[in-house]
Amino acid sequence: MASYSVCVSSGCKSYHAGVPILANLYMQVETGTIYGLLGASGCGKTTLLNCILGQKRLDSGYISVLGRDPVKCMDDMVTSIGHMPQDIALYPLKIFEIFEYFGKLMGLSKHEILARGEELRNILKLEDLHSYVQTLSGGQKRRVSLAVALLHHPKLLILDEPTTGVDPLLRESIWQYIAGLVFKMGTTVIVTTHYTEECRKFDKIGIMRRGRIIAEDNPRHLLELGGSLILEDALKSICKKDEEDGNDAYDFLSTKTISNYQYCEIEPLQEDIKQLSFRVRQYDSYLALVLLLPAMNTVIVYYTMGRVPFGKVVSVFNENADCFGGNTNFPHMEVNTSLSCLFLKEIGPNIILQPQFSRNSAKATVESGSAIGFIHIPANFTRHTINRYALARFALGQDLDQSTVHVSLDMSDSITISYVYSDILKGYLRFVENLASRIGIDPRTVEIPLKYNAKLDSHEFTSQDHFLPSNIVSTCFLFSLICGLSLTLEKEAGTLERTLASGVKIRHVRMSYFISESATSLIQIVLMFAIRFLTAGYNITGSFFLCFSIAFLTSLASIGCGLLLGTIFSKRFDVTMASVFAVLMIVQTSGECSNR
Ligand SMILES: Nc1ncnc2c1ncn2[C@@H]1O[C@H](COP(=O)(O)OP(=O)(O)OP(=O)(O)O)[C@@H](O)[C@H]1O
Repeated sequence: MASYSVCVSSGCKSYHAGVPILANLYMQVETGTIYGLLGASGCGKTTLLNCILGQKRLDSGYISVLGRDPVKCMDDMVTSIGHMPQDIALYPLKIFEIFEYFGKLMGLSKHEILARGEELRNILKLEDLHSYVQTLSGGQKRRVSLAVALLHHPKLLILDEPTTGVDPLLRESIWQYIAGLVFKMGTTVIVTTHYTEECRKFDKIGIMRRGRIIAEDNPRHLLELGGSLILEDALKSICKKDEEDGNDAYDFLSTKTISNYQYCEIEPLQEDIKQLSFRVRQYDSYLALVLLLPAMNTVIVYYTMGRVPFGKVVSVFNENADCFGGNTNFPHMEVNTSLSCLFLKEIGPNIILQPQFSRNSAKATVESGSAIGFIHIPANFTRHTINRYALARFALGQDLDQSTVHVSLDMSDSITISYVYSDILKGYLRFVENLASRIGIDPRTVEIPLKYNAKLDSHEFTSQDHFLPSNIVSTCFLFSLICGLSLTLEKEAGTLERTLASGVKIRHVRMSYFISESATSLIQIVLMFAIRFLTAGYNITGSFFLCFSIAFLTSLASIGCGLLLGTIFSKRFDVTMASVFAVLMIVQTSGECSNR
C-alpha cells in the first residue's frame, strides 16, 4: 500500500472573507515521487505550499505532512523538509556564509556544510562560494536558493518554481539530479512550475484551478484524458472541460481518508541564537561606517550648531567721533579718547565693527545681509554721557537722549542675535564701569543690581550646553530605530519567512536583532562619547556614568520601538513613515529644538 508524504483533505483558505483561495482542496503526494503542481498564475499554488509548510493555516480541512500536523509539529520536521520559496529570499552575504547559516540551523556540522556546499556548487554550476549573493544574476541566485533547500538531504523537498530563469541545459541537469535523489534516497518532491513540458517526467501532476485540484494523475493518463500528445494542450482541454462542467472537479483520488495522520506535542527546537548573530555582519563592508556615523554626526553638530558666533559684522554709524581712522574696509580701532570709541573698544572680539558714514548706509548693510545689525551713536555722546552719570538725578532730558546708543538688530536669526545682543550689552556695562571710576563715582552705582549665581555650574552657558545633551539622546534614538526597517526588509525579501521555515522562532529573530543592535549601539555610543568629549574637548560636569547610561538606555528603548514597528508593519514605506514620526517626536520633545 502506498504511503503518502503529504495529504490535504477538504482544504479551505481565504485571505479576505468571501474570496476563497483554496476551496475544498484534496491532494495526495506519494512518498518517493515527484509531484508537479500546475495551474494559472494566482490560482493558489504558493498558498497551498505555505499551508503544507505550516507557515499559513487552513481555515478548515486537514493537512498531514510526513504524518504530522505541519502547524503544530513543524519544529520537529524542519530538518526533514527543504523549501525553495518563489522569491529569492537570501541574505546579502557570501554564498558559503548562507550555506553555513542555513546548514547550521539544519543541524549540519561545519565539515558537512563545506563538503555539501562544494558538491552542490558542481551540480548546480554555482559561482565561486566566496561571491556575494547580491552580485549574482537572477538565475544564479535562484540556483543558490535551490542549493539551500537541498543542503541537508531533506526527505520532503518543496520547490516553488525552481527553474525559472535557468537555461534549458542546466534545467535538464537539475531535474536529472532531483530524479536521482528520488530514486536513490526516496525523497518526495513537490514542484510548482510554469514550464509545463518539464512535468512529463514527473510521477504525478496535480492541475489546480480556482482553489481546487481538478485533476491529479500521471502525465500519460492526463495526456489521454486531454486527448493530446502535447501536455500543455491536454491540460488546457482538461481546464476547459472543468469550466464547461460548471467547476465540478475530476476526482482521481481513490480515498480521501488520511490513514497515518497523527498529532504531536510541540517541542521547542533548541535553536542557537548565535546562529542569528550574523545580522551585524550584514553590514560587513560598511560596518566601520555604520559604527562611526553617530560620531561623525556629533562632530558635524559640534562644529555647526549653537556655537558662539564668530566674525559677525555690525555696522557703526558714529556721529560722535571717527574711531576707525577713516578706514572703512579694514576697521581697525584707532586710539581715541572720545567715549564712543572707548565704548566700541569694549564690544567683544567676536563682533567685527564696520564703520558707515550715514544712518541709511548702515541700515542698508543690514537689509542686504552683509551686517547682522547696526549701532548709531549720537553726535555729542561724550559730553552727554558724562553729564548723565556725573550729574545723575540733575541730568537734563537732552543728556539722557543724546547719551543713548541706538542698536538695531536683524532678529530673524534669534540664536546668533542673542550672542550679539549680549556682547554689546556687556561691552556697554564694562565701558560705563570704567567711566564711573574715571569720573570718581563708585562703579557699583552704574552696575545693574542683579547678580546671577549659577546654581549648577559656574561656567557660562552657551546654547550648545543647552541642546547637546538632547542631541545625544535623539542621535541614539535615531540610529537604533533603524533595526525596525531591517526587520521589514527581511520580511519583504522573504528571508524572514525562510528563516522561520528553518525552525527559528520569531522571538529568537527579535532577540538576535536586539542583541546585535545593542552591541552595535554600545560601540556607536562609545565612539560618539570619545569623539565628543575627548576630541571636541567637551566636558561632562555631572556623572559620566549617568550620562552614558541614559544614552545607552535610549538606544535600547529605540531598538524595542524599532522591532515593534518592524513587527506591526510589513512594508518599508509604512515603517519608514512611522520611524520618521517617532524621531520627530523625540527631537521635538527632547528639548533639542525647544525649551525643556
Ligand atoms: N498574504 C496575502 N494576502 C492577501 N492575498 C494574498 C496573499 N498571498 C496571496 N494572495 C492572493 O491569493 C491568490 C493566490 O496567490 P498565490 O501566490 O497562492 O498564487 P500562485 O498560484 O502561487 O501564483 P503564481 O503562479 O503567480 O506564483 C492571489 O490572488 C494573491 O493575490
